[in-house]
Amino acid sequence: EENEVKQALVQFMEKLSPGNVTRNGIRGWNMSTDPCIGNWTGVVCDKQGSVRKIILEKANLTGVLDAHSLCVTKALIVLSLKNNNITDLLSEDIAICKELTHLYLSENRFSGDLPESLSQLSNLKRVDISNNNFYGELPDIQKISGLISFLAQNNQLEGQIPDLDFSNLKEFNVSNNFFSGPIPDVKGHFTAASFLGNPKLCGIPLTACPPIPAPIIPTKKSKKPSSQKLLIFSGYVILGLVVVLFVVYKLFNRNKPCEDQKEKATKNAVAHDNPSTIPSTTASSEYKAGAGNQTSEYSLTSVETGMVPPLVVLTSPLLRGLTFEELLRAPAELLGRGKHGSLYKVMLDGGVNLVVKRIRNCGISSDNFKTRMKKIDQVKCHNVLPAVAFYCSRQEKLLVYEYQPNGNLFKLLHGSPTSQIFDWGSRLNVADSIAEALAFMHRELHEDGIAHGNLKSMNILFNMAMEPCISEYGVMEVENQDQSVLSPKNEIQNDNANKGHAYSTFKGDVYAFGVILLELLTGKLVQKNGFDLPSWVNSVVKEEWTVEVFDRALISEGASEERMVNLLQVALKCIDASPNDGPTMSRVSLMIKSIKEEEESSITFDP
Ligand SMILES: Nc1ncnc2c1ncn2[C@@H]1O[C@H](COP(=O)(O)OP(=O)(O)OP(=O)(O)O)[C@@H](O)[C@H]1O
Repeated sequence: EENEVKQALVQFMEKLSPGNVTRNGIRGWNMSTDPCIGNWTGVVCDKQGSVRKIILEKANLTGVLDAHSLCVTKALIVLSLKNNNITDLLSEDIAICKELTHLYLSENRFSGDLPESLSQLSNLKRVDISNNNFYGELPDIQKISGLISFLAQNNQLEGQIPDLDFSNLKEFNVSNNFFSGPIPDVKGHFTAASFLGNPKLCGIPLTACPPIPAPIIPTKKSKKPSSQKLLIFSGYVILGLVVVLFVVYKLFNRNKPCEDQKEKATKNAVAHDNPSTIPSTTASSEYKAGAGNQTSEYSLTSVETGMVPPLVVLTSPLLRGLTFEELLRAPAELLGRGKHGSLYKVMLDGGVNLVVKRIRNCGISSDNFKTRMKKIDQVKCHNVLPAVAFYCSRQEKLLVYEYQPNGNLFKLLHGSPTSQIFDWGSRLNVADSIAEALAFMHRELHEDGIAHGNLKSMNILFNMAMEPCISEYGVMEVENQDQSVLSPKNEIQNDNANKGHAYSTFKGDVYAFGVILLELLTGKLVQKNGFDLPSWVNSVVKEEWTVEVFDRALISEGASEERMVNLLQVALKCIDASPNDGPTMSRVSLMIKSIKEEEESSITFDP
């Protein structure tokens, strides 16, 4: 290969595996050997000595994909970087790799929008971007006529599914994303499995779409508008236009600092704002070159985020000096993908384990998020897990917690039958600690209107000492919480209730706590195959078969029926359908304390 290609490839690898090339067992990839003669790991050349394939799967690559350098190899047809830890956006430069037929990027940590330029790769046959964090809408992939496989499951993509030539496609999967609207005609080639896990998607092979409301047709009676009415109407239109122009003018002026950037600046500012681009990636160096000024990355971030450093480290001394770059480059493992984003376990050097919650909700303003996180941080409570750091930009919000090794309440209750015994005394202690902590947080954050917003047994974690801790306090439903502060009558739908009931933010937490009490008492799942725990408990109690609701393990342990019934009464008050009459968390906490006291004195006095 030519020297220019060799140099570009060496640079590509340096970005992909910064400082780690040899440690990853990758041979070659240096200027002293040729990619096609020197046996570079993962490089396949043709007889003419041009690089045709680069296959670096499971190679522990943690850097970024420098498409600009990669695509200097004009003849590249296959790029496979499956199963690594590559972060960052996929740059528009990927379109320079014109010959590319196979693009495999699955099982990495790519994020951000897919580049629009992907649709210019007209030779593409197979694309696999599954199991990443790509979001935004798909580019115009219907332009790629020879596409036979498109796999994008387990991302956070949205918008409508493009009308591809499904009869040509051999593989297609977009499950577990946020796509919406009707599915185009797949001509019977694909089953529901290709589309599941997109709550707003409808049509064959999923369930039918709701009927489109009929257009409102004016009745025959309607008369022609009089010229007077027309005059009034046009007056309103002109007034409306003036208001719109004024608002646009104001917005334009307010955004002026961003407008100063040239050409791709807006686009790159977004890229910069994204955490994965804060290290010196192609995008950032390009930006500097393109802008033709001396703006440092830090100052650009400051423009974007209002003088707040990229990673705001809040509490833990373990994290002193941790940079955003280190956090992104550390090896990570996906722990879960919830409704609100993905959660990763990140292993830092020195054995510190963190979890990073990548929240997918661009609707929350950055300022609001920052203020909220700082306010929550000021309230210290032993049984509430504090965030140790956060990152916040227009595009992305990350929250960092210390990793808790002892699982969560959900697992303890519903894990395998052989899992630890969870006796009545321990359940009562968990109920007491959580109620007390929640009551405290509600009191402290009442004026700010910050409730938990997403309380569930999976968010009750056990720390090293097996004490229960509430995780993710105040992170979710932020917009709704704010609305409820502005208008106390505004009620939100509680995540746990999932029944169309509306609850104010704090009442929502009380309800959710009631459901946790029911889980502790019954050992049953909140919802499974149409089973709804609160309704079931209510109906059994109404029939006066109360004892039937309790977990068999508690009955056979000989737990006091009287105190279980008392705790059940508390739970029923919490899940009462009339939210205005429901108790506050402080009241709930007091009730549980008195049950606990009775329990303790019975242990002391019972023979
Ligand atoms: N700090 C932590 N340490 C260890 N495990 C954690 C920590 N935080 C969360 N987990 C666990 O990771 C898993 C995934 O958590 P995550 O919050 O993404 O799920 P979720 O609550 O269902 O998501 P969502 O709230 O977005 O619907 C859960 O089992 C949770 O208990």
